[in-house]
Amino acid sequence: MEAKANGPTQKSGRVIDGPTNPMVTPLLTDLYQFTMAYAYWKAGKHNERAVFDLYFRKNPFGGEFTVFAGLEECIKLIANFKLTDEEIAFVRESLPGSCEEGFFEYLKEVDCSDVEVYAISEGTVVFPKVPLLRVEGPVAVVQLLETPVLNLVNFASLVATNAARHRLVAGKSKMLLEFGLRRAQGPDGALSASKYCYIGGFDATSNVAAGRLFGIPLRGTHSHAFVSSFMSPDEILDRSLCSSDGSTSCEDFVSLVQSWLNKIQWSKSLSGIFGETNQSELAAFMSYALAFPKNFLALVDTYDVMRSGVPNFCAVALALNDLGYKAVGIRLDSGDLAYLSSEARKIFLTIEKEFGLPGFGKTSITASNDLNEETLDALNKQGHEVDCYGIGTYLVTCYSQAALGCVFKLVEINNQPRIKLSEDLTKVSIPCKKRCYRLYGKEGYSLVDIMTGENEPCPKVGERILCRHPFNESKRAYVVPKRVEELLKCYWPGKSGKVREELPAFKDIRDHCIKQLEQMRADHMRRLNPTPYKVSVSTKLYDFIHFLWLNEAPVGELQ
Ligand SMILES: Nc1ncnc2c1ncn2[C@@H]1O[C@H](COP(=O)(O)OP(=O)(O)OP(=O)(O)O)[C@@H](O)[C@H]1O
Ligand SMILES: O=P(O)(O)OC[C@H]1O[C@H](OP(=O)(O)OP(=O)(O)O)[C@H](O)[C@@H]1O
Ligand SMILES: O=C(O)c1cccnc1
Ligand SMILES: [Mg+2]
Repeated sequence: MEAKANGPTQKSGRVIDGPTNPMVTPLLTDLYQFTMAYAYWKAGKHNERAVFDLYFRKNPFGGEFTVFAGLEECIKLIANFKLTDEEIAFVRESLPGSCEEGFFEYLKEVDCSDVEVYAISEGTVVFPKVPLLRVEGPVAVVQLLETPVLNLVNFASLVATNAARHRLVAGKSKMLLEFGLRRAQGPDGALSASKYCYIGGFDATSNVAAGRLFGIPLRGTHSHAFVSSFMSPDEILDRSLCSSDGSTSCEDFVSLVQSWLNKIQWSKSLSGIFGETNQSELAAFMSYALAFPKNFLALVDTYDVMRSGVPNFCAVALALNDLGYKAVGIRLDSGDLAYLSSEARKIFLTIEKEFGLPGFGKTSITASNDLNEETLDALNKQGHEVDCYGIGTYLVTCYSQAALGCVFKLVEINNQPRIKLSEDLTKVSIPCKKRCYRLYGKEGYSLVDIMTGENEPCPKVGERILCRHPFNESKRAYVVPKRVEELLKCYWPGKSGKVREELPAFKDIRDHCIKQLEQMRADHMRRLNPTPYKVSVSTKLYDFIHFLWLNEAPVGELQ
């Protein structure tokens, strides 16, 4: 998926390429956006100035935080938003024949040069109800953007949050590899998962295309097929291996490995742990070591981890050590990963001691096989010796929650605030074009997010401000912020003349995300019964919401 290189710049800054996925075009929207655009146009309303907020109502995965991702792709869409003649012809075919030609002439002129986008920085930890994006512009154009921006933010934020949650359970010191390509929801699901899992704190991916497109570090081991494809060491014809410094050459690496296997088989401290190991597995390991002497990592669970895989790995590692190479480690892909990793570690430590190989006890252990937050948590509770996790299916498919549920709601038109009412309080929208702030306390943690009307004064450091729950009158608190951060920044200025926020480099988004997660209060982040983070509105906005609510809600009549 090559990026289309064109695109306007708006005011300052670099040219913004087209979306990463070329399927992201103005047609990647719901039909009703075009029918509404026609109806707006027919009513002469299409250029009325509308403000929409993009937000979600509930944090995913039973947690109390979300990582915001997908902004860069939204801006790439907006910066390059223009329908081609072929696309307009298709829209014409798709709408009823009664639609007037003037509308299609109008579509030719449609772009986002008069659209303003304010957004929270990508990678920021965010909370329900606070707008992640505020999109303002001609109502028909902004309406067309609703579906694609929701599409670009929903999965990106969900999977980045999932990755962040896996990182939190695994701990900072573990290596996390994303292995999901084969199980992801199609090519875009896979590439997006690789991209946003990296932002959420994974270290690397097995997805080569994602490595190329985004510069994500690539990592991988080998599969059971490689191990079981070998029948015997006799298959290995070229058995020579140069030492790591090139000073000597071992003519028969296979014999060297066999002699080490004998030694460990009969060593005092390991005697009785294993007898004959599987020779076809050994052949596979030797072949892999001959191909990659500096990066030897073996999948040890094809036949029997403790009786074959681990001893075979150790024999090859010891032979490599004779030639000055350091084996990387093993991968476990089945069985009790807590038990097997601990047993494997004991063998590595025994070998370090018995054969005087400093550092061998620290040989890396990778675990994979249907891992998820729960299994990582269970492993932690049991005690284990895993250094690195390879995680696929549960991570990239977001198995425990299918969608984030971001919505895009009209909050103002022609300077008139709008509200969407619902029996369900969580579904009542917060009207008005708003400003959003994060208020920090004296310990450096963020205390609360607060939304205010556009023209209200900004909360000030050291000045007491009343933060109110948007819908619950009795929930309110005074805050004296030690630091105030404005959350929504101008990422696409339209015709406003404002300076556009530069899109940060991919690695900077990841660093920002990791820093944000580290700065959160632990009780908001814990897995079990996390404390909800407070999202509030100013008194003025609170009063206005409730005034508008009463104004719009019809009064019932009791009979
Ligand atoms: N110590 C452990 N505690 C909790 N869960 C574990 C532990 N070790 C492994 N698991 C998980 O248990 C599940 C075991 O999977 P499964 O029942 O398919 O067996 P398996 O080990 O894959 O066997 P095989 O592939 O040989 O049939 C996996 O999801 C794995 O992540
Ligand atoms: O388990 P996941 O989290 O999805 O991680 C990726 C899995 O993909 C590979 O094998 P695959 O599942 O294709 O085959 P296997 O389960 O039979 O080893 C790998 O060995 C992992 O088990
Ligand atoms: O490199 C690996 O070990 C790998 C890659 C993808 C899926 N499973 C394992
Ligand atoms: Mg599997």
